[in-house]
Amino acid sequence: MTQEQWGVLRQDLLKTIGQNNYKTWIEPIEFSEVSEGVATFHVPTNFIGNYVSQNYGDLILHQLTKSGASVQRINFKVPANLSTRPAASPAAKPAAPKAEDTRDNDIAGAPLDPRFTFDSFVVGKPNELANAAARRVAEGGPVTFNPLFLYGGVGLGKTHLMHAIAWELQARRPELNVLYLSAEQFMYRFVQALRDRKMMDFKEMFRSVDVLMVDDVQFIAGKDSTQEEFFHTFNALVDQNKQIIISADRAPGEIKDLEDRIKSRLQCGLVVDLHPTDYELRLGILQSKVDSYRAQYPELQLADGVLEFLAHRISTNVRVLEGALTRLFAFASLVGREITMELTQDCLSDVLRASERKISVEEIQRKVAEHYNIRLSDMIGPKRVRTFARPRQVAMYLCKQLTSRSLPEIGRRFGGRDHTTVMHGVKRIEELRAQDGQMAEDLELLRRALEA
Ligand SMILES: Nc1ncnc2c1ncn2[C@@H]1O[C@H](COP(=O)(O)OP(=O)(O)OP(=O)(O)O)[C@@H](O)[C@H]1O
Repeated sequence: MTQEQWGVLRQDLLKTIGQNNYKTWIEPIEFSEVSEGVATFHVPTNFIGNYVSQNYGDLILHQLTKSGASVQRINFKVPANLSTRPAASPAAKPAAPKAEDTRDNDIAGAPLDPRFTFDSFVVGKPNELANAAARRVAEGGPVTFNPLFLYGGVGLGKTHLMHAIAWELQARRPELNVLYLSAEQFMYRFVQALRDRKMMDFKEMFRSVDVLMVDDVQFIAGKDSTQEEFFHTFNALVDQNKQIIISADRAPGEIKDLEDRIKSRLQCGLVVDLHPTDYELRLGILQSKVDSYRAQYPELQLADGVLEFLAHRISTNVRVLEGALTRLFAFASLVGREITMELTQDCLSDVLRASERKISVEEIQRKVAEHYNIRLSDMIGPKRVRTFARPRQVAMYLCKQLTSRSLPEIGRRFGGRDHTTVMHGVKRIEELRAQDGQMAEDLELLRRALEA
């Protein structure tokens, strides 16, 4: 096959998979050669190679054979001289910082997802602080807080933000040695170094980075020697004033089986939490996804109210939300129908059922009353003293967050109060949550207890 034939084939792919996918996945790959029935393509990162292979491999192979090429298999390879070439990923122009392609001769990090950039990260109240902190670090200026510790529940965008920082740093400060990897990979590298008796190399390698990013650090809890090594690496980098960015699924103090000295080290910098998404953020994410789908599915019609419905009903995590939308678009495109409320309910019945809110207003009232040590009757009753009013507002806030009840309905369940009283209560708690660490902690504890 020649480069010209590949050019024609790419155009066919563009028509089949849509401009968005094409730009993200096909544009960055280059045809190299066909040898003994194997077509080899060069890719900027292993991540892109794996993704294309899994998602478009069959399609490419099919097109190749259709165009007469004698190919039985396709292969994606990161060329050895990659570091001198910029990667062609959509928003992130530069090559992935220390991606897997450098495994043999340098520090191996994890591949970065080209979709995870600041541009594609939708900001709302629950994640605005985390986003601002991430952006500050991504500027690559003097280190002001070390480490930056990002934490939050499953699928709330920790990895997305970490990758966004790495991409941005690489674009702004290409001379920096940025290393992103998961805590699991850190452990794997450490064990390998021990086994191969290359601890000196390992130490040297990790101490030579300018920015170290470790995702899902809770993974090393309970793994004593990995923790020990992590601690030394951490200290060495902090001493050299090198930026460290860590993510975890909970706050440093709450990670069980993590040594106290590590916990306190992790708390030294800026600890920010990604709160569970609220309705507005979910809607924003859905809208931005739909915008990015437009090019891929130009013919698709989306009825009013569908996104609002999804944002309201699927509150588990962003990954589930995204998955639901992807499925909905693919399904509608397949059957060639408008995305109506009916089609949505048909297509996503399992997801909707699974995320059906099971928490009741009564449960919330009971839990909150218990937490603040007041009687249920006082929570619902008319007394307006602070001792009862604050827990009442907390309970109203949680009802708004965790149930699908409307404000008037919530008001009715709280001794027939007006919906404006509920609205005021919810707003007050939102303000307190942002200003008062104790309140934020109480809310998180209650939410977890209720969702458990
Ligand atoms: N605010 C956001 N804007 C756009 N996309 C988001 C946002 N938050 C999360 N996502 C998307 O949701 C998915 C899950 O996010 P991510 O993998 O970063 O979550 P995580 O917090 O690292 O989860 P886990 O705890 O499972 O590691 C990703 O596809 C990500 O792009």
